[in-house]
Amino acid sequence: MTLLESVQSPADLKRLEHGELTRLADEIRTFLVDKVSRTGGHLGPNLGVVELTLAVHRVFDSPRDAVVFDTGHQAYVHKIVTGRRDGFDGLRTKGGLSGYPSRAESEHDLVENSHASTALSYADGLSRAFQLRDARRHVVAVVGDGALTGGMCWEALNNIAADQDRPVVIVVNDNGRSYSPTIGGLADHLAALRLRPGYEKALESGRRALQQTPVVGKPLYAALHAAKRGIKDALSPQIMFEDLGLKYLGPVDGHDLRALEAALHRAKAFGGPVIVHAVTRKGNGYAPAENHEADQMHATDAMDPVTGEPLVAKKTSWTSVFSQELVKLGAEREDLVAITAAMRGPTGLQPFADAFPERSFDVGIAEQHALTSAAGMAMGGLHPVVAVYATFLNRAFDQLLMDVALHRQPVTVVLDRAGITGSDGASHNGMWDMSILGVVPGIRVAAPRDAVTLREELREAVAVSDGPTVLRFSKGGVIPELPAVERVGQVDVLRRGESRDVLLVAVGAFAKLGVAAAERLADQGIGVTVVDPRWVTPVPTELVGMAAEHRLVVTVEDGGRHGGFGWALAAALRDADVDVPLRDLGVPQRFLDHASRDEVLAELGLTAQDVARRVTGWAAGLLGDTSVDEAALPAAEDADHR
Ligand SMILES: Cc1ncc(C[n+]2csc(CCOP(=O)(O)OP(=O)(O)O)c2C)c(N)n1
Ligand SMILES: CC(=O)[C@@H](O)[C@H](O)COP(=O)(O)O
Ligand SMILES: [Mg+2]
Repeated sequence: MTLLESVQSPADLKRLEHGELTRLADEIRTFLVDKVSRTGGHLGPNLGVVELTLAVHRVFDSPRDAVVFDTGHQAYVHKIVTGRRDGFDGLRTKGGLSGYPSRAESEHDLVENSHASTALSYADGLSRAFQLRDARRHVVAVVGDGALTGGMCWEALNNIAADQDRPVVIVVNDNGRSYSPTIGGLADHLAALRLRPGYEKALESGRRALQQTPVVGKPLYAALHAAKRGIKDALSPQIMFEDLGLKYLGPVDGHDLRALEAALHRAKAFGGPVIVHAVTRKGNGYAPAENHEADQMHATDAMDPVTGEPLVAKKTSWTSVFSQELVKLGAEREDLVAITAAMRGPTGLQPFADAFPERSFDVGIAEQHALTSAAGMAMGGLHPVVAVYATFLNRAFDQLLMDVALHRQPVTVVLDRAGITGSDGASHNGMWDMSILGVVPGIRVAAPRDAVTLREELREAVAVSDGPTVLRFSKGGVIPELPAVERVGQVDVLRRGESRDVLLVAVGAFAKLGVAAAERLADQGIGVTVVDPRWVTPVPTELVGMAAEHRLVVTVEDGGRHGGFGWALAAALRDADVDVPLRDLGVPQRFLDHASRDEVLAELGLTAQDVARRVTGWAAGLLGDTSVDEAALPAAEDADHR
């Protein structure tokens, strides 16, 4: 039996000697590369926290002590040592292990939300609860240097530091990177600390030497200890944390188990808020990750475990089309600037940064700041393009509403990963953006259906000078072109119905799905006109006229039904007294378990076949004159919704 097979719980870890722990760490790294190279996942971050996670679980007593991981993408080792090693063949797959902590999987897991910079707020809350309910329980929050650039962390630190009696241990996992090197003053501060390795060791050995010196030793130590503050001022800049009221321990080598355990034992014994600054390396122990320039394999697809090369060539993505067009626009418009929240690579802004470095800004994992800073840039005469994943816009809603829209500032927000993303689980699906954007006065939201309309609508968006514009598109391979047969006003007609039974309004990438469903329905004698609104907010007025010419309106969107496009169109029809039945298809108001995008869409009935079935049923019921044998509908197609 390997050591890895012998560890089913943290208790098993505590029985191991240090030599065994070093072997176990090696076995875990081999295991991670073997498994994640098959399934894909966050290989780099997890290779970087092997020793750190082992040390936390040896010093503290999860689940009695609460262990919280910020963002949660670095919790694979935590899962391995809490009895879930056997689940890694199904990592991030339907019914398999989640790629993030999961309360349903284990009592050791607390936070499932993969949005960064929340761990310290949970730690504040948990420690307040323990203070009232069971003061012997500790809270340990593992937070990355990237996550620390998020504002919530500082709101939490302000609260944690206010109470010196709450035993909150904050383990800063400092690998110097989010995807790319972490930016900002804090990052520089941490880097400065990293550059003073062994600060604690120096103090420790000095203390020991003085205390063993007869007669003068102890008083001299006492004097020096009192002067330590001055020494710290002079010798190391962690005074920032201590000025905040947080004891600081570190920097500690985050791959040295003994050093980590010693620091964590000191932190545990301290009994108040304390930072343990662990210096780690993303991808540690696996050369293809350590040497992966862009992001040290932050998030990888299935790959060759030896070379680290992807096994499947990437299709042309929505992101790459956006990226290329933005560079062209940047050459045409000197007022155009690009803002990322620590995701320059994944959101396609790197080429723009390469071409126009002085017009490219990385604000850290700080979407709220990104939006309001963009409002400031716009007030200063620029046209910012802020690129974020759709789900992360949730965090910056108030800034978009009250800092950008209220002041009618020309900011373009580009939402990548809009719609169902799937394998990253519930908090990553871009399913809320159209619902929340629908309430923003003066905003304009576009949902391109293919590469051609993405380029077109991006240009239309940055041409708007009197308010915010938004573009939203899916994860993955882009539809090269889905041509329109006609453009009515700003609405593209993709297919004219043989009769005017149904107007099918398909939003964004679902245009292809809409056309496929219409073809199926035509075979059943149901005439379906398919249109792409292009700009979904405000609802195009042309749609009201088109609806009035049909007997049934159906909308389909890769976004939440509640407050989504379908609901907005229904309201527009009501306001115009157009009394045509409307049925809306979209993502239900549920947190969706992880699975592939196609599996989730199939589960939700958002496939061409399912849409055709639903419309058939409605047509039969509402239109009365179409008796269709649903069983006669052709078999399910390959689930290609892109
Ligand atoms: C609010 C939010 N914005 C962006 C992301 C995307 N994201 C996931 S992990 C990550 C980098 C995290 O860096 P760090 O906290 O240093 O952890 P590391 O991966 O380096 O261990 C980012 C930007 C996110 N999860 N949440
Ligand atoms: C943890 C996190 O938020 C990101 O790493 C995310 O998992 C990346 O998603 P994509 O793989 O879609 O870029
Ligand atoms: Mg980091």
